[in-house]
Amino acid sequence: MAFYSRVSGSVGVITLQNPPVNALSAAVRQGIVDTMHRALSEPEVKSVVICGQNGKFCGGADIREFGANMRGPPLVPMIHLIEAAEKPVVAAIEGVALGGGLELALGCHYRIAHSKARLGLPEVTLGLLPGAGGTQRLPRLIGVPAALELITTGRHATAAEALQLGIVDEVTDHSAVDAAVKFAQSVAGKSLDARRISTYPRPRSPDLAEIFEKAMKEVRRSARGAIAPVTCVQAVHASVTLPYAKGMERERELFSTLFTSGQAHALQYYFFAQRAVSRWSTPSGARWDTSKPRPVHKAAVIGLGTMGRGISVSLAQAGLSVVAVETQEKQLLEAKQAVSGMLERSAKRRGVPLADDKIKYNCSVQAVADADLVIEAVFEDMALKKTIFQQLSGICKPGTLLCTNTSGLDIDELASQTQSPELVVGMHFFAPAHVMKLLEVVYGPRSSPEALATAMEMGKKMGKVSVAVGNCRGFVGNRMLKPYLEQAFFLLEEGATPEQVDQVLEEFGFAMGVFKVSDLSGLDVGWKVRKADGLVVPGSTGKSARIRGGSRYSPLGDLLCEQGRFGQKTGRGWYQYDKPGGRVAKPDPWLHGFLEEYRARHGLVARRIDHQEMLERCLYALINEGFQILQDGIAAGPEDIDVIYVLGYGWPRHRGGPMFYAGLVGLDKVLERLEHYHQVYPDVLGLKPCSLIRKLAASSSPPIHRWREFIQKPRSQL
Ligand SMILES: CC(C)(COP(=O)(O)OP(=O)(O)OC[C@H]1O[C@@H](n2cnc3c(N)ncnc32)[C@H](O)[C@@H]1OP(=O)(O)O)[C@@H](O)C(=O)NCCC(=O)NCCSC(=O)CC(=O)CCCCCCCCCCCCC(=O)O
Ligand SMILES: NC(=O)C1=CN([C@@H]2O[C@H](COP(=O)(O)OP(=O)(O)OC[C@H]3O[C@@H](n4cnc5c(N)ncnc54)[C@H](O)[C@@H]3O)[C@@H](O)[C@H]2O)C=CC1
Repeated sequence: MAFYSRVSGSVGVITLQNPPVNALSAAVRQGIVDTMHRALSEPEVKSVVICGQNGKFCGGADIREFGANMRGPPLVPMIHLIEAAEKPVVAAIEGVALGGGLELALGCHYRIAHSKARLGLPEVTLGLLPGAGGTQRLPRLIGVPAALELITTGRHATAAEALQLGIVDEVTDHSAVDAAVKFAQSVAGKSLDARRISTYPRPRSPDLAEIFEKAMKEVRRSARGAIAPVTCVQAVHASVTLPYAKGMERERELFSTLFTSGQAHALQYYFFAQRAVSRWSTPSGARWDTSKPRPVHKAAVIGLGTMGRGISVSLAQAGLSVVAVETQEKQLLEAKQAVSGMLERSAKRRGVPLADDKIKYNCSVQAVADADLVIEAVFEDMALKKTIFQQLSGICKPGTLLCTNTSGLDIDELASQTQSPELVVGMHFFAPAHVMKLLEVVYGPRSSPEALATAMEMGKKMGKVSVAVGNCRGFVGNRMLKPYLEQAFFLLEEGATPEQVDQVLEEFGFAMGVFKVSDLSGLDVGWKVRKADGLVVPGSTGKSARIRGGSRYSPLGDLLCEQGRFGQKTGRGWYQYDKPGGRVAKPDPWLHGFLEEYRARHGLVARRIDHQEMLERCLYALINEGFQILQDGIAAGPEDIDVIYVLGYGWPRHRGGPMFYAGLVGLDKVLERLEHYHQVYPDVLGLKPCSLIRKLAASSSPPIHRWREFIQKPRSQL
């Protein structure tokens, strides 16, 4: 709703009230219309201020209403009512003015912002465009290039930037509402002719055609198949080619196509999913709202390689004192230099103070004795990690949380090396750890709810999206990767090339295909794991070379590693690079010849595999594992899996995540294709449909928010 009051006798103040972000629900829109009419009809009122309750102007349209029947007064006429008013209307922007919130402010005649406010049109991130005049008013106000940039990226501008761009008229360090009231009094009775943005002339400039061409090229390159950014450019284009009223019609038309699109549904689902994962729960009933995190002031990191360095940076930037440990002097010095550089670059980029003095480096593990939380990030070697956990258990003060950054080893086995297994959890960061937003927080069967809550809270402090997951080989993300990668290898055996498989996945929207990613992270990483698992049998021939434990196995990755082809780091992998460490993947004729020779050796006849089969086999094997993970209680819900895949594995956000995508395709269709492929490849376990997808499909494929009802709760000791 909206609350009306009168200040200083002559200023009508309209306060939006819809916690937590004063989104423009039907009730709020109705409230604004009613109170505007009241302010306009009261003769004592000479000017009007619009503000939001609790220091937040407005977070935009109420996204939760999008799925339902839209009731209440529409946004566009409501904003026109404000703009057409004969009394000056001033927006007092505190907190946020986003989406429809900024469009509402653009309908006002003046805008005053608090210095900490953020303004933007983030609709594109929800698969939409600013459909309440934003695409027509903003370019008229600040010009086409700046408007295009804000609208197609959806980024939030600071108040200072908004002032510089001309979006706001004044910025204050004090109460924006008080400043707006004062301002409203000062402009009462003045002409508003020059203040109605819709009446401004169409933006003109000799290089507009070039600007639009460049913008379109850029969004097509970076959008990876997302339609909203392209449509945003088209809508802004209308602001320069059409008069305002016609431009609004075009905006409406383009908005309608986006509004009902699968991509908009996917992005809006993802918006709520990313927020829902913080409300974690475990199969045994531990929950976010009943588990209290421990205070953490001092943290320690053991092992300062690729991951340990990034983790140290994240902890220091979160304001913690950090002890960083490498046992060899030389490695310690190298790491120190690298971390200092990372901190410096990051401080510059983010405009925050340098956190270099937060980190103390040490060659002795004894230095972690008084840390509240320790994160181990040494090599992925169970024996080494076990020794370190035994040491830590003896060294650390009672109550210290012991965490591991393992990519998939058994948390419980590590916990069993300590005197307090309840204080052991996994904190699985993603590379580069100071940049990537995802953190998988892994609870073992003995981890305490308090330990889990502490790790989740630490993730939040570091600006990560933390997802709580159960303990199993590879946890959620890497476990699902296995059948996906396996299918990609099998496709090569059957006749595809890495370029073909990658192209299909990149057209789907992944930033990089599976083989390019494998070259980037290093083929040796998986090789080491497979060796430790006894899967690598050098020199094996005949049928046994491609079977392990009765299931189909592809030794292709092992064979490449035997040739020293570890990917980018060695300049050769699934692709070739101009030098070791090179970044640009080029098709490698050697690899093609190697594949032909491999197929001939194993009696495999190459066939032409179509786009659909490549995509379905890779994605559906991954999705099938996701259902198994849900069924096993490793992830609490499909949202957790989807957030992990979008933030950690480059799954295109506009496709919602693998589980959402399965629902969009249709669970019966996914099941039917899995059954088909499993019939063709009965020796591939990953293609055998999991019983949960069968159960859901048999229950008329309920919507994703109801899937949890179909999962039997496994017992856990947590
Ligand atoms: C605002 C934030 C920056 C705050 O961040 P933070 O403090 O970190 O809190 P959060 O945890 O993010 O959020 C707290 C809580 O609030 C919920 N929430 C946030 N924003 C919204 C919102 N806008 N609506 C609903 N709920 C919201 C959030 O989910 C949290 O709750 P929880 O999930 O329970 O934990 C941050 O929240 C943020 O960035 N918010 C989103 C801002 C945004 O994207 N705004 C744009 C919204 S879209 C918009 O404004 C659309 C338009 O401009 C178009 C308007 C035109 C409308 C016309 C519709 C007509 C329909 C035509 C049909 C056509 C079809 C046909 O023709 O056939
Ligand atoms: N590299 C990646 O992309 C990811 C790795 N991980 C996991 O993180 C862990 C570390 O991986 P990376 O950083 O890639 O390895 P890395 O090889 O880059 O670094 C490991 C570091 O540990 C140090 N080290 C070894 N023994 C030590 C000891 N006893 N005390 C102190 N330091 C010791 C080494 O000198 C080395 O600097 C592994 O468990 C890995 O599985 C997790 C996510 C992603």
